[in-house]
Amino acid sequence: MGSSSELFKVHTLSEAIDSLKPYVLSFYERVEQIPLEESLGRILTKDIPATCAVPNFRKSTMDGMAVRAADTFGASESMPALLECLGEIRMGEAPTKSLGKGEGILIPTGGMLPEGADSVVMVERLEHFGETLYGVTKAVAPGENLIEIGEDFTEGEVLLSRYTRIRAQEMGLLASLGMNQVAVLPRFKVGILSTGDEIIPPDQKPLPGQSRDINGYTLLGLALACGADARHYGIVKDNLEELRSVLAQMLKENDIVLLSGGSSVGLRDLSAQLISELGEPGLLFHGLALRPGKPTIGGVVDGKLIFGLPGHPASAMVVFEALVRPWIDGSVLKSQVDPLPKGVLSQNLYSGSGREEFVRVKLVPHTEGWQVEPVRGKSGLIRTMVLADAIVHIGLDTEGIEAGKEVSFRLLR
Ligand SMILES: Nc1nc2c(c(=O)[nH]1)N[C@H]1C(S)=C(S)[C@@H](COP(=O)(O)OP(=O)(O)OC[C@H]3O[C@@H](n4cnc5c(N)ncnc54)[C@H](O)[C@@H]3O)O[C@H]1N2
Ligand code: MOO
Repeated sequence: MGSSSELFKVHTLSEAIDSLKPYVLSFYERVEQIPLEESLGRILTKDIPATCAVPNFRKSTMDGMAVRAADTFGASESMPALLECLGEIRMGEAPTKSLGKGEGILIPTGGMLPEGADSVVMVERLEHFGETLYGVTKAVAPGENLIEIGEDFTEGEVLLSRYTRIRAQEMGLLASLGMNQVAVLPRFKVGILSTGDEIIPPDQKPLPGQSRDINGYTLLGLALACGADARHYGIVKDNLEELRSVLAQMLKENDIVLLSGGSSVGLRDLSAQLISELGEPGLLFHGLALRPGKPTIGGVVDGKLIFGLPGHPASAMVVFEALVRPWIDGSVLKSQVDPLPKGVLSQNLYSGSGREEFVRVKLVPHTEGWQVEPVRGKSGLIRTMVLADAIVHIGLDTEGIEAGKEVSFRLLR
């Protein structure tokens, strides 16, 4: 359990993530078998080896004639190579004849090449001289217009690694391996709670001093968008007893609990206190060397992750991207980060705050790629997030980035 001196020590983002990891690795040992049709966005729990070669026959990529390339060498419009046609290959069937010297067989795109053939002449380069006599008006090279056995992949190759997030193309690959059931991580259950005496539901009209709940909805949207089974539990006033009972319930029902508001030093310090009271090991950090996101808290309560995100709406979203998303999409377990797109910064970015920063940016199409324009505005303004397309990370040791420099960005999806 964190001692009081530890609680207010500011941690870096990666220290914060590392402090939580040992307690929740069992999250990633769970397995659910699901139909391939339902696997979009889910995370594989195993490496996927190729159990067969694809394709498992030599396949034509053109409508035309399967030939021996050597028979076409030197062919031209004025001097076609003459071939004897043995007939036609039917789609989906293995050829019954093999090809000898000076012979060809008509073949559809996707058809299986016969023994003896090493290439396909497309139909546009064929002339039918009558009966079984055909002319080839342009030579083909061996291997032209066909896909070799195992050209997509060969048996035994590892095609997808554990913790890969399944996109449409992975669904197609799994289908090509005949996998109609897939082993994936269960969807993370995420519970979201907004706190604060001043926060009211969106269907109420705010009195002076009150604000409608924004974070409950942004966090719900972010969690759903990264594949979680997320639920918004509503609003709790700054009342210790009420907060305790709602949090206890949420921890029972979820893998990850997100609170917003009530995380900075001061009278609203109840959630930090509660996290340690609710179970072991309790609060693991209070305060991150992050901008926005300084007052973020995090801990583990009996195997469940719990985060207190800053109340300011843009901050809550940015901290979700930096600290919460990696658990849900499994990227905390990957040693390599996925490559990020890049663009050119339109104006100087100053940092040097002694904290890592995430800057909201707009992406403007440019002659070569993207121009990255910082969105100005306080982190209490939700509209800054609506105007932003992406966030740019400025590392702890970077003082700033000059206009004209290339920067990586993470898209806000
Ligand atoms: N003296 C200091 N004051 C503050 C500091 C600091 O270091 N020293 N940090 C500031 C930063 S940075 C942030 S971020 C906020 C974080 O505050 P809390 O997380 O404790 O949140 P609240 O104080 O409850 O609220 C802050 C702000 O956000 C609004 N809010 C809260 N929840 C919602 C919601 N669900 N939907 C919409 N808006 C919400 C709330 O009304 C406040 O306006 O503290 C700074 N202060
Ligand atoms: O974390 Mo505050 O989040 O910098 O606005």
